[in-house]
Amino acid sequence: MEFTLEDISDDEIARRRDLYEPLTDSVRELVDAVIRTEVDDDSVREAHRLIEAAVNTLRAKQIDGSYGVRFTADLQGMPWGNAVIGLRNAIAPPVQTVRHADDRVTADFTLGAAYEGPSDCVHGGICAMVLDHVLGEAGSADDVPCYTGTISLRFLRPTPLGSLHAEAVIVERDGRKKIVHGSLSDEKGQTVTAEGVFIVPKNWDGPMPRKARRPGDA
Ligand SMILES: CC(C)(COP(=O)(O)OP(=O)(O)OC[C@H]1O[C@@H](n2cnc3c(N)ncnc32)[C@H](O)[C@@H]1OP(=O)(O)O)[C@@H](O)C(=O)NCCC(=O)NCCSC(=O)Cc1ccccc1
Repeated sequence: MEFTLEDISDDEIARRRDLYEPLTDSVRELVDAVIRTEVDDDSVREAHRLIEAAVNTLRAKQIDGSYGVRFTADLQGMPWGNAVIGLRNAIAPPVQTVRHADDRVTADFTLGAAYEGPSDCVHGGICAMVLDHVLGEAGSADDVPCYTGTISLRFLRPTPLGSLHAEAVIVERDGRKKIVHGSLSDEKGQTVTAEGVFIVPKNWDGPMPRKARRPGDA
């Protein structure tokens, strides 16, 4: 499990969060707008020109490869490129997980037009992606990291686009294996249930990064 040390202060994390979070939110808006726009052809071409200019501005200086899983010297994690929770990843819905005192992990989030599979419903692969992440965080809630080994999903009924809730908890431990159960729900109840086998890396022998604090966090 690879982590990258980036030794920066809480103030610098907050500065970067304030800079990048609104940018990423605007790109999410852009993705939604591209799907749903009905403006005339010239307006589409003008928007395309502006977007290409923005891409060129950002590409003037960039890292090689992906963002990586970065953490500070006091083990605050900054997985900002992550596909599900990444603060700098517009593909991420984003899902913000909450870890409870009983080690249950929950998340309330919204999936819009960009996540559609069947008409007005969430793509099954997106349900799987979100559940894999929420189960993975629940599997790691005992501060011992783990990878997904196997995850099984039961799609009970279509998941409508809109406000959703996910939750998961470890139900059993067996050596390096943790069995984690979870579900995805809309306002009427569960739409997908999940069961996963999460495996602690065999070479793991120390602490793992935790989430970077947000203003207002306890
Ligand atoms: C590490 C491991 C999963 C297992 O390798 P090793 O350590 O060499 O395993 P070893 O052979 O030593 O067996 C030990 C025990 O485990 C059992 N067992 C083994 N395999 C499986 C299995 N597949 N499924 C079920 N069980 C399996 C095996 O029978 C044995 O049991 P036993 O003791 O006899 O009763 C490796 O295959 C791998 O890296 N896979 C890719 C993982 C990956 O990329 N995942 C996606 C990224 S993570 C993510 O996205 C989610 C996330 C989000 C947030 C936070 C956290 C997570």
